[in-house]
Amino acid sequence: MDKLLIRGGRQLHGEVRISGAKNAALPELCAALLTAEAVTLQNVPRLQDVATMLTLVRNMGVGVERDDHGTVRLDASTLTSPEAPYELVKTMRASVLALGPLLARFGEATVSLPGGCAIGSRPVDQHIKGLTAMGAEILVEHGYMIARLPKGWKRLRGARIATDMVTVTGTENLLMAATLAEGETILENAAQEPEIPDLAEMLISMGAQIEGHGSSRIRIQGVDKLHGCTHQVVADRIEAGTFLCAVAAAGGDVLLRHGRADHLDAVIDKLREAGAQVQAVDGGIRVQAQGRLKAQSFRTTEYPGFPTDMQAQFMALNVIAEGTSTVTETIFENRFMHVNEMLRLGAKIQTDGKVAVIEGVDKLSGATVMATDLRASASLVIAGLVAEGETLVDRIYHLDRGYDQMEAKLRGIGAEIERVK
Ligand SMILES: CC(=O)N[C@H]1[C@@H](OP(=O)(O)OP(=O)(O)OC[C@H]2O[C@@H](n3ccc(=O)[nH]c3=O)[C@H](O)[C@@H]2O)O[C@H](CO)[C@@H](O)[C@@H]1O
Ligand SMILES: C=C(OP(=O)(O)O)C(=O)O
Repeated sequence: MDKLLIRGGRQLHGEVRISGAKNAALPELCAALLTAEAVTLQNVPRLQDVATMLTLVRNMGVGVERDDHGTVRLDASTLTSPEAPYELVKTMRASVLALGPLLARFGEATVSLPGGCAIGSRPVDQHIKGLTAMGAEILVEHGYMIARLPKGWKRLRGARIATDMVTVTGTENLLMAATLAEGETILENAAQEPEIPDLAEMLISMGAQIEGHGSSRIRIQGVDKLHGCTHQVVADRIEAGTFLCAVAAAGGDVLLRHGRADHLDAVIDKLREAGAQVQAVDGGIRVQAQGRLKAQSFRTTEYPGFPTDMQAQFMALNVIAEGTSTVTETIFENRFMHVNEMLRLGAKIQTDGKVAVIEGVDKLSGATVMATDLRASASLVIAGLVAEGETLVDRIYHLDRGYDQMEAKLRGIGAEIERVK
């Protein structure tokens, strides 16, 4: 199993190219299922999750062509089997995003329930509730959601849907399903994460009629048919945020090319308060930091609040910052698994339910640590960059799910980091 070996203590200088967003690319690959015409996605990141999604759609009979420059061409005219089996869904929860498009276009879909995962139980009841409101009959049996239209129906029917909580993939599934439904759908309490307007723009370029994306109320007029398109995946704000924290923690001066500062307001505000200089510049984000920063308290919330997907990485910064900080995780019930690993590096952290109290220490000492989920892995890499001596991060298959060549990018800006077996 691959591991990352890091020798800490090097500042970071230079330029990093931010890849396309995992959390935009995955729903957008599923959006290609909505049409029989070819869809071309550009700026698709090289990630294990993308590979899994391509395997999933290939298994359904979709034609997939991928080049080495981030372009993926999908042809779902040949789709024969609208199914997402457990073996693939269990490794990637985003497979549930196939449900809405399949049901909307074919009137049937069988998708494995994703089940719990390391960061929380993550049910999909709101996806089911929304599609049911659009007329779908969904049976949950033997671990599968078996969805179909009522007898005699040709399409889903538009509905007004208010989800019980803000859900990102729930909004995306319902948005995609609504594009081909009969009549109008209104999604209330919709998620506003930048990946949603990016998906909506793609759907609009396929002929969908959508308004209000990027706000909490999305209005969709269903159309009979969608056509092919070419769409560029938006830059990954979480990858950019991770590099911002890495530079803030290790010190240095780095340009994040293609990074979108306007998608990272909550994180950038905290970094500035901590003492880092962060500027939106032409073509990206520039971050500069020197010396020990000041710890910052924050709580995770839905966009535009502080993202849960940045909680662990910012905590790595707080661990070696000056002062005591409080981090409150409000989205997922089990997203502090990096804490025990950070303790092995010398951090001082106490957790009580959804709150972690971090007393900044002036140094960390390298150790072997184990990655437990995607962003926990990234936080351990950041901690390793500042720890004295060697840190070995085990189980980095989690990292490979969602970061495009992280170690090569870090090496490019001066980190001593290598992948070992
Ligand atoms: C592929 C993708 O885009 N993943 C992101 C997406 O995950 P994902 O879309 O799975 O996360 P949600 O926004 O749906 O989850 C928010 C909260 O709602 C709960 N919930 C959600 C749906 C549902 O039917 N029932 C329910 O109870 C979840 O358990 C969680 O507590 O948004 C999360 C929150 O920003 C991010 O951490 C993930 O990186
Ligand atoms: C939790 C995450 O992803 P996923 O929803 O794909 O598990 C993440 O990107 O941090």
